Amino acid sequence: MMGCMIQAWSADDVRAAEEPLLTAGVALMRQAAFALAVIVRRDLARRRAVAGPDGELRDGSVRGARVALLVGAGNNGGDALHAGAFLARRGLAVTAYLAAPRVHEGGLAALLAAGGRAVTVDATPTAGPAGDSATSVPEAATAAAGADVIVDGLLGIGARGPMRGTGATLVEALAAALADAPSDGSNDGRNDGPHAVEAPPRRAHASASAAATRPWVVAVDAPSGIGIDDGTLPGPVLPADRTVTFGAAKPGLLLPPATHVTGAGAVIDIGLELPPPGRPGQAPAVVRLQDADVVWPVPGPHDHKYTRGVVGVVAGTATYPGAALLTASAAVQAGAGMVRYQGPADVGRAVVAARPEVVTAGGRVQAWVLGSGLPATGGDDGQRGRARAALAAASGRLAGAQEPVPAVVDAGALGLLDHTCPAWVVLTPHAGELAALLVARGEAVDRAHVEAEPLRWARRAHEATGATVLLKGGASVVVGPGVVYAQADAPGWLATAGAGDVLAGLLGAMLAARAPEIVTHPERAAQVAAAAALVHGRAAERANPGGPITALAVADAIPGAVAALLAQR
Ligand SMILES: NC(=O)C1=CN([C@@H]2O[C@H](COP(=O)(O)OP(=O)(O)OC[C@H]3O[C@@H](n4cnc5c(N)ncnc54)[C@H](OP(=O)(O)O)[C@@H]3O)[C@@H](O)[C@H]2O)[C@@H](O)CC1
Ligand SMILES: Nc1ncnc2c1ncn2[C@@H]1O[C@H](COP(=O)(O)OP(=O)(O)O)[C@@H](O)[C@H]1O
Ligand SMILES: [K+]
Repeated sequence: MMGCMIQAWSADDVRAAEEPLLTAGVALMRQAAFALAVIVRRDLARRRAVAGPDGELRDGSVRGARVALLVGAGNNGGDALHAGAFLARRGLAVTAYLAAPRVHEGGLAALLAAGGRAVTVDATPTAGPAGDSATSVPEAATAAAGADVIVDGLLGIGARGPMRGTGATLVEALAAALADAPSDGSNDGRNDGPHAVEAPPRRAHASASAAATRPWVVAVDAPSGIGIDDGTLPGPVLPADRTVTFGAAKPGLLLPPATHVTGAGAVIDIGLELPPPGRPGQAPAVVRLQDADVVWPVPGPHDHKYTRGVVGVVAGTATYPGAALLTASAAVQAGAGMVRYQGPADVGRAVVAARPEVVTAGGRVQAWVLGSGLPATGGDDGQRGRARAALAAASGRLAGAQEPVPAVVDAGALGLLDHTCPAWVVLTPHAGELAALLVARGEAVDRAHVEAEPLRWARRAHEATGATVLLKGGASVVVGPGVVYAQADAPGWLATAGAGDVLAGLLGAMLAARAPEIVTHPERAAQVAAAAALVHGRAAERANPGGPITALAVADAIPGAVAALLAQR
C-alpha cells in the first residue's frame, strides 16, 4: 500500500492489535480518552469563537460549557467517562448519563473525583452506582439536547446487532429532540473521512442563539450502533458531527450507509501495530483512497496516442443519444489517446459534431466502455450486439480476436454478462442495477436491500460474476479480488442524470492508459475504479463548487481536476 490511503481494520484485528499492549500494561484507554478530550475542547472553542480587537475570530472560552456524556456498559463508555474527567478538570460542566446498570468503574470514579456528575438513565429508576442520581429517558434526552456537546460513548467495537435497551431509547429520544434544534452550520454534512481532523470553522458565539443551537455531537470510536465491520445501520444511531476513532479507522466509518453519519474524522494513534502481531499479511478490511493515491500516467516524449490508450465506446442509442456524448466526452477529457465510438450512425454523427476528437472508424482499442444509455431490455438490438461482441473480446472469449483488454460494463450492458468475467472487467451498477443483476442470478434482493447493505451485495456480485464491482451511490463501494474500497468524494449535486455515463467514460480512459498492466494484474482494476470515483467526485466539486451541476460540466471539469491532483505531487 502506498500514498496516504485510509486503511480500516476490522474490530477483530483492532482487538488483536490492542492485546499485546494491554498485556504490557499500556494505559490505552487513558491515551484514547485524553486525545478525545483535547478534540472536544478544541471543537467547542471553535464553536464559541469571539472577535478580537482586530475583528479576527479567535477560539472562545470553554469554561462552563455543558458536556453530556452518553455512557454504555463497556470500555467505549469508559473512554467517555475518562474524557469527561479531563474536561471537568478544565472547568467544563460535565454530566454523564449512564445507560447501563453497570458502567466502567475506573472511568466513573475519575469523573466524580474531577467534579463531574453522573445520572442513571432508566424508565423505572432504581439505585444506581455510588454518587449518582436517576432520571427518565425523556428527561435525559431533553437535558442532553440542551448541552453544548454530546459525547456518544454508548457502544464501540463491542457492538453486536442493533442497539438495544436504555441506550437505544435514549438515542431515539435524543435524535427526535435534536431534529427540532437548528444547526449552526458548523458541519455542512460533508464527510472527508476519518483523517480529516480539521476543526469546524470558527463561529461567532452569541449566547442567545447558542442556547437554541443543537449541540455538537462527538462519537467515541464510532457512532454507537453502526455495523462496525459492515457499515450498516441496523438500529438507532445518533448521527455525529465528529467521530474520534482509536488505533485505526473501522470499516463502518468508511462504508455506506454508516459513513454518512460519522461527520468529520480524527484517527488517534495509540501505538497499535497493524496488521496485528501474529497476523502478518492480513490486509485492511476496507481502504479509502486519498488524492495522493491516484495513479495517473503522465505522458512523456516517447508517448503517442496508442501508448496513452484508445477507448472504445459502445454507448447511447437513438432513444438515449446523450449517453454517447457524455461517455465519449468524459473519455476524451480524461486524456484518452483516442476515443472510438461505435453505435447508430446518426448518434455517431452527433457525437463527432460535439466532440470532433472522437472517431467512428473501427480499429484496435485498449479498453471498452459498454452499455451507458442502453436500456436494460428492448431498445436497439444493433447496439446490444456490438456491446456483446466487445464484452466477449475484452474477456478473451472471442476466437481469433485481439488480446483481452479491460472493460467497463454499465447500465444496459450489465444484462449481457452470461459468463464468468475476469476481474479486469469492471461493472458500474447503481443499487437498482446491482439488484437486477443479482435477481437474474437467483438472489431475492431489491434496491432497498442493496442500499442497506452495499458491501454485502457488491461482494455477492463480485463472487457471482468474477468481475470487479463498482457500486455507485452517495458513497461508492468497489469490490475486487481480495480488496474493498469505499469512496465518498462527491457532492450530493452529482446525483443527476448522466453522471454515471461520465464515470464510465472516465474509468474507461483510466483503464486504457494502463491496459496491459491491468490485464496482467487484474486485482489492480479495483484500485483504478476507486481512483475513478475519486476523480469523478473532484471534477463534480470543481464543476460548480457548492451548487448544481450538469453531467457534461462534470466531464468538462475532469482536465482541471486531474491537473490539480498532479500538482499536489
Ligand atoms: N481495550 C481497551 O483498553 C481499549 C478500548 N477502547 C474502547 O473500548 C471500546 C470497546 O469496548 P468494549 O469491548 O468493552 O465494547 P463496547 O463497544 O464498549 O460495548 C460492549 C458492551 O456493550 C454491550 N452491547 C453489545 N452490543 C450491544 C447492543 N447491540 N446493544 C446494547 N448493548 C450492546 C455489551 O453487552 P453484552 O453483549 O456483553 O451483553 C457490552 O456490555 C472501543 O470501541 C474503544 O472505544 C479504547 O479505549 C482503546 C483501549
Ligand atoms: N447523493 C450522491 N452524492 C454524491 N454522488 C452521488 C450521489 N448519488 C449518486 N451519485 C453519483 O452520481 C452518479 C450517478 O450515476 P447513475 O446512477 O448511473 O446515473 P446515470 O445513469 O443517470 O448516469 C454515480 O457516479 C454516483 O456515485
Ligand atoms: K460510540
